[in-house]
Amino acid sequence: LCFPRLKCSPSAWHNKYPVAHGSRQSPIDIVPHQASRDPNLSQIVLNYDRCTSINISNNGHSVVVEFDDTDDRSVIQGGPLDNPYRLKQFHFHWGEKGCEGSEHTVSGNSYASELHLVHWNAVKYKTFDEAATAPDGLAVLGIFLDTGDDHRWLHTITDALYMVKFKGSITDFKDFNPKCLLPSSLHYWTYLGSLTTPPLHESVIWIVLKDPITVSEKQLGKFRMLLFTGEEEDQRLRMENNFRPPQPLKGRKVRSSN
Ligand SMILES: NS(=O)(=O)c1ccc(O)c(NC(=O)NCCc2ccccn2)c1
Ligand SMILES: [Zn+2]
Repeated sequence: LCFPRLKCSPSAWHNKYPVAHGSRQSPIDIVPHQASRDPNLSQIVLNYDRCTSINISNNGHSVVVEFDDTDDRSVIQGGPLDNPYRLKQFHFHWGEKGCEGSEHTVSGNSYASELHLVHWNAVKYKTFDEAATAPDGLAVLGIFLDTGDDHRWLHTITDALYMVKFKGSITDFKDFNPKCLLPSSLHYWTYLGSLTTPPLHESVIWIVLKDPITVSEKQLGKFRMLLFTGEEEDQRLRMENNFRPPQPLKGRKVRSSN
């Protein structure tokens, strides 16, 4: 069970969130040659130019960069989406060593980390919270992180991490455009899924890019310096392995852009 002292592991989430055993849970293992190439799937279009990042914070589960989502300046559209979805935040999942850390896997293989850009359907719903409980409410763009050379723009994020070491810490983070975190190709897989953390709502249209971006072990190591615990707690728990393992596909189809 989940006691405040102990971290509640993914395998215990079903006690409080029975949807954990639902029919469209995320993440999943993506098997490329079992994905169906859908010619009707257009390319995805990201309009992040007039991006408005606000702050960066440690919510005790990940590090999150939040955006002003009061208008349609930063949206994702096209692909499987029927209308534009507004960028609200992005965050990361990672492991304790290089060989695991991503949430989605590809033919059983993990990446070192996974970036999630979270968008909501502001055409059909009035607030993020309302959208977060609707079957077509959210669109999350997943980007794999591989280890290798330094990522030339990630340092703007890793340089700020010392400011949000403790759970509950937050600091200004203006004028960051996540476009600099995209890989060269926007080819993707897409399927219907859920939030990968409690409350695990089955409200996400997942768009997972096929190509990873490359970051260095040194840059990734800075994420592992973050803490799950607050400044006032005596126990210091390093923030790592904040990823949920793949969940049953339960008959779902994964589609592939060309
Ligand atoms: N990981 S994900 O599916 O992209 C995603 C996107 C938007 C979200 O609000 C969430 N979940 C979320 O914010 N949950 C509340 C905070 C929390 C509670 C427990 C574990 C991790 N995070 C997950
Ligand atoms: Zn996530």
